[in-house]
Amino acid sequence: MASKPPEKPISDDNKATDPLDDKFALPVGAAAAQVPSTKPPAPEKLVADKNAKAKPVDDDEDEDEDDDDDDDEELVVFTAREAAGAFGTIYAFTRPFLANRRKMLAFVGFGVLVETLFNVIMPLSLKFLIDDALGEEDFDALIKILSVLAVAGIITSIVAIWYERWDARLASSIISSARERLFGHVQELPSAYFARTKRGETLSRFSVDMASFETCIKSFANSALLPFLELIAGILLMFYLNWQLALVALLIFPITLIGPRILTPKAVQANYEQKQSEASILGTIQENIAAQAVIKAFSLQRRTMGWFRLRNDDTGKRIAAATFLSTMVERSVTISVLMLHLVVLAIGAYLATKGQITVGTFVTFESAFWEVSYNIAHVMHFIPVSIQTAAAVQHMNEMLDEPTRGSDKPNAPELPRVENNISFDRVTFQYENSRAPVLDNLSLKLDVGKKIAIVGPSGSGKSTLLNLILRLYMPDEGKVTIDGVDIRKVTRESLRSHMAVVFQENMLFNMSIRENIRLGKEGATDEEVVEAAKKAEIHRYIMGLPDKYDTQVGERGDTLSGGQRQRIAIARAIVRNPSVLLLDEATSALDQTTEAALNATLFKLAEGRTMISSTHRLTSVVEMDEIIVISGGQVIERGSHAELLALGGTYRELWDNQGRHTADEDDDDEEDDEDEDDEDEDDEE
Ligand SMILES: Nc1ncnc2c1ncn2[C@@H]1O[C@H](COP(=O)(O)OP(=O)(O)OP(=O)(O)O)[C@@H](O)[C@H]1O
Repeated sequence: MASKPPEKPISDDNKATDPLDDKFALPVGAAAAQVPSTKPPAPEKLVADKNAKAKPVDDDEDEDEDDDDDDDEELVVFTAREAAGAFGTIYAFTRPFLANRRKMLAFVGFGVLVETLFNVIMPLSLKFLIDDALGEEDFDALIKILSVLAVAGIITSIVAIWYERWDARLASSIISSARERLFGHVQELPSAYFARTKRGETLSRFSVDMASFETCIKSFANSALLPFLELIAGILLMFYLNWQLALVALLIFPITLIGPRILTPKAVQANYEQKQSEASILGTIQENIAAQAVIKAFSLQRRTMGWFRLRNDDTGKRIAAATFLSTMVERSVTISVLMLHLVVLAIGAYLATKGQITVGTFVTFESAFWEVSYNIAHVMHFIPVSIQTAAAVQHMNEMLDEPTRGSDKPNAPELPRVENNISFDRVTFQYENSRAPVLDNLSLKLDVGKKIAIVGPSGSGKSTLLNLILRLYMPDEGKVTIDGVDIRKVTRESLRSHMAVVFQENMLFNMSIRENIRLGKEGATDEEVVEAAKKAEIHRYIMGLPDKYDTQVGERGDTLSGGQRQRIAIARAIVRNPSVLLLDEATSALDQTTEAALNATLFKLAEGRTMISSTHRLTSVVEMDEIIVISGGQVIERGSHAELLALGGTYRELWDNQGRHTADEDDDDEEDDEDEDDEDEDDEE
């Protein structure tokens, strides 16, 4: 029939598609049932999940308790899923996407059944052709048989074209939904996940793993379901023709499963290791691309090439092992089927020569046996695909099992506009995997309407304070309150709606300047966007661009200078009209002139709001209403610039140190200027 499974290995076949049906898990599942026992990271992973939970991340304590219960459930489900094997893993992953696609599933299922039926009628017609028409020289019978075949062939071809179309739609919609599920989950992951996970690790789920899943889903109908149904139908036909011969053939058939049984666990393990290795290499590439400036500046190309080669070679070896073992699973089947066929041919021919079966029965039995062998080989061909996909699905599930941020408490109220203060009440906080708390029983009250700077030595926890105000992380002990309300108890959305943050590195998206600013407030009008840009003092620059506000900023805003990027980020923050403006080293990466200009802008914008700025550039905090100095997890000094200088403590020390650096830099600058002047003069001479 037109859509007979292709001869080449299915792993290379991107044609065709279909639903997953657990009825057909047997051959695939039998081979892949070893997945759980050989999957190395399962126990550690579960422990890791537990540890992640043990730490409250963007969630509150009550919810954490509930989550711990959920963890136990997860553990049971995970183990059961493992026991169900690789096919079970794929099916469980896919099942949610099948729920509202029953019509498509039914159409594809019907089409496959019709095709299976035709593929039984075909060999069966041989028996009647040989025994009734050709043997008896009955021309009428011959016409009848050929007519039935022609009509059945035409109908089946039409049905096949029709269901292939549904199959393609079904597969593509399942793949889209799966990708959306992954992406949706990533949106809900807490900051802690992104801090500890390499970007390449996350990306590989969308590239390598999703590609495996896609191949499996797209080839399922033609390469697994259809051959499996034809296999069953072929066996029934063999029994219909001669049950004794069928029984003999069937009894020796299990030898075809010996190879897969031995080799599949090894193939599963090798494929899992390949996936891990590919994810790690993606991480290396990702890091390398991001660090190109440093690599060039330090001439690290040779060394980075060396690191890459090491990983690439390792990945190459794992791919070779996984590919060889996977193909050996199929090869062992084809070899044993060939042996088996010789045996059946010999017995059949013997019975026919002895007159115990007709020639028509012998030929049809042979044909049915070929059909069965052919379809067994095809079902077995699908095993490497399912093995690879099961490993990919496990890899995707690892990310999907990562706990999300947790939802707000039921009926959590909205946080009203911030009126009085933001307080840290005996807050202790430690990052996952870090040795000591960053904040240790810290108490601090920040009055609204003020411009407040948070300073301190590097790593003292300045950014961490801002993260806690934003509820990106939750305190291990104590609480952060706004106007006396614990921020865990209000909705996250309302908390953040009163705040806007400008980071040191502000991600601009590859879209127009207008859209980048509008990200600060959904539905902001063009006028609001322009107003914000004016306040951020970037409007005139934008109007000088050929496409003005519609100018595309390029990937990560690469077409703009650092200062321009920051001003757009400030406009994005301002369009929210926040009552609290948080600055996390917002101007520290800029040169002193740009920094001074931006600080002047920010000071103007801070009027009527609360501005909390974490910075290590002390020149930018001199004008602040209050400066908080933190060190060793505690607030050690607070006051105005003048007060803290007079105090002669840590702030004074930091100020003096920075003053010396600045003076040195200024001297250098002056020397450079002089050198340049000399060069200019030389040039002139
Ligand atoms: N996501 C994280 N996971 C683990 N440790 C972290 C994480 N973020 C920060 N840390 C650690 O917590 C400590 C405080 O970090 P934080 O960024 O708050 O300091 P900071 O005062 O803002 O530093 P800097 O002035 O250098 O920016 C540092 O030791 C840092 O290494």
